[in-house]
Amino acid sequence: MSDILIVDDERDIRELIGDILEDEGYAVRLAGSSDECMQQLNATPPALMILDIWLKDSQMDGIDILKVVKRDNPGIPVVIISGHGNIEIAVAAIKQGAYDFIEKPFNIDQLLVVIRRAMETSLLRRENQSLKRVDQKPLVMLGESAVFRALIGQLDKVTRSNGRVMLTGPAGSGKEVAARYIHQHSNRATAPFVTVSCASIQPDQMETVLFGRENAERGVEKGMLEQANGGILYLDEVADMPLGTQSKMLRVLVDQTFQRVGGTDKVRVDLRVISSTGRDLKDEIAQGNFREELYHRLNVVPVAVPALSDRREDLPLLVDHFIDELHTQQGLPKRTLSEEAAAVLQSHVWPGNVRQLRNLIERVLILGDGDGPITAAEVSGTDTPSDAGGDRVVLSGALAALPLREAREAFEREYLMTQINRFGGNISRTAQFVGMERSALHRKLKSLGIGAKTGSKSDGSEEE
Ligand SMILES: Nc1ncnc2c1ncn2[C@@H]1O[C@H](COP(=O)(O)OP(=O)(O)OP(=O)(O)O)[C@@H](O)[C@H]1O
Repeated sequence: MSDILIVDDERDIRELIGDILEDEGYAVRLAGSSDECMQQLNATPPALMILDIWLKDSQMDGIDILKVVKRDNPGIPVVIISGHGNIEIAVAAIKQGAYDFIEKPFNIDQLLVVIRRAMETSLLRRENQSLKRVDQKPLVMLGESAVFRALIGQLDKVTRSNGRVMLTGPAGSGKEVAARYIHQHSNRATAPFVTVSCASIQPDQMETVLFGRENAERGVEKGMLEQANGGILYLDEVADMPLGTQSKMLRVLVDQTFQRVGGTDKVRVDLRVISSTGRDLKDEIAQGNFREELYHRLNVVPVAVPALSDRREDLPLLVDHFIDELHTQQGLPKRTLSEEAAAVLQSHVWPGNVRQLRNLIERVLILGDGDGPITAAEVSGTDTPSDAGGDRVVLSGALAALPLREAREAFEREYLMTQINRFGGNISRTAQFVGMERSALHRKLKSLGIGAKTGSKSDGSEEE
C-alpha cells in the first residue's frame, strides 16, 4: 500500500499526472472510469488517490467514489481535481473528507507539494494505526509461584524509575510480557510501546527500521525510535543487532538524538529502552559480537525471567488461561485439565517455555475429541499417545551408563526435585503425592543432597 491511484476520464490528463509522479519516484496506477477505480480499490487500497470530480460515462461521479472510500478506507487521503470555477464542488468534497483539491489546469509544483504532504499524512496514519494495534494487545501476566512473585516484585520496583532494564531468560519464558508489564505500570503507560525484533530484521535494513529515512522524493519516513517517542522502545534479542548499528544505538542512549538514514538534521527523542536477550551477552562481548559499552548502558537494571521448569506450580493456572483465551479467540472447546494431565505436564522439560505450553494446549484442543477433561494420554509428549507403551520409561544415555545404585540415586534426585518444584516447595503435599511419610521424605532428601525448600541440589548439609 504505497502507490498512488489516479482516477480521471481524460486519458491525456491521467497519463500526464502519472508520468510526472513516476519521474518523482512514486509508483502509480491509473483508472479511467468509476468501475475501473472500484476494481483497483478492491484489489489493493492505494496510499493516496487523485480523483477527478467529473467522470464521463461512469456510473458514479467523484463525490460518490469519495464517499465509498471514506466509508471503507478512511485512512486513504483523496486529492480532488476539479475544473476551473468549480470551487463550490471542491469545497463540498473537502466537507466529505477529501484531503485537498487542485484546479485544472494545474501547476505541477503545486500538485507535487499537495501530493508530498498527503503522502506524509498517509504514512503517519498508518504508523499510528500499527502502534495502536500493538498497544491494544491486552496484557496477561499470570503466576503465583514464589519465583514468579519475586519477578513481579522486581518489576514493580523498576516501573516507576526511568532506568534501562535488561531482561534475560530463555525463549518463550515471557520476557516481552514482562517488558509490557513495566510499560503498563509506568508513567509512560499512555505513550507507545514499540517492539523491535532484532532477530527478524535484515541486518542491512536495521538502521532504516530504527532511525527512519528521508530523501527529496519521498520526504520523511519515521523509524521505530520516532514511533516510540515519549514511550518505551523494546529491543528484543538485542544480541542480534549488527555491530555498526550498536554504535549508533549507543549514541542515541548517550544524548537521545540521532539522524535519519539520508538525513542531516539531528532528531531528538525521549525514550525509555528495555532490552532482552536469551544469550549470554558477556560471551558475545568476549567473541567481539557485542559492544561492551552498549551492554553497560542497557544493563542498568538486570532482571531474570525464570524458565517454566523453574515454576512448574504455575502450570495449571497458565493452562486454564490458555484454554479460555483459545475458546474466545478461536472457538476451541472449553475443556478442563485433569489432575493426571497436570502431573504429566508438570514433569515435562519445556525447552520452549510458556510459548511451548500454549502451543501444546492449542494442539490438544484442536485434535482432541469431546469436551471432557484433558487426559494424561493427550499430553504425554508423543503425537501417538496410544503407542506410548503404557508405563514404559525411556532411559536417557546418561542414566544407562551408570551402575544401578547410582542410576537409582540420579533418578530419585531428579524425580523428587521435580515433585518439590511442582508443589512450590511444600514438603507435606510432595510427601502425600509421592506416597512417603513427611519425615522419611526429609531423610531421603538429605541423603540425596537436595535442599528441601527450593528443590535445588545442595551439599547435603541443609536442614529445613
Ligand atoms: N506469565 C505469563 N502469563 C501468561 N502468558 C504468558 C506469561 N509469560 C509468557 N506468556 C505467553 O507466552 C508466550 C511467549 O511470551 P513472550 O513472547 O513474552 O516470551 P519471550 O521470552 O519474549 O520470547 P522470545 O525470547 O522467544 O521472544 C506469549 O504467548 C505470552 O503471552
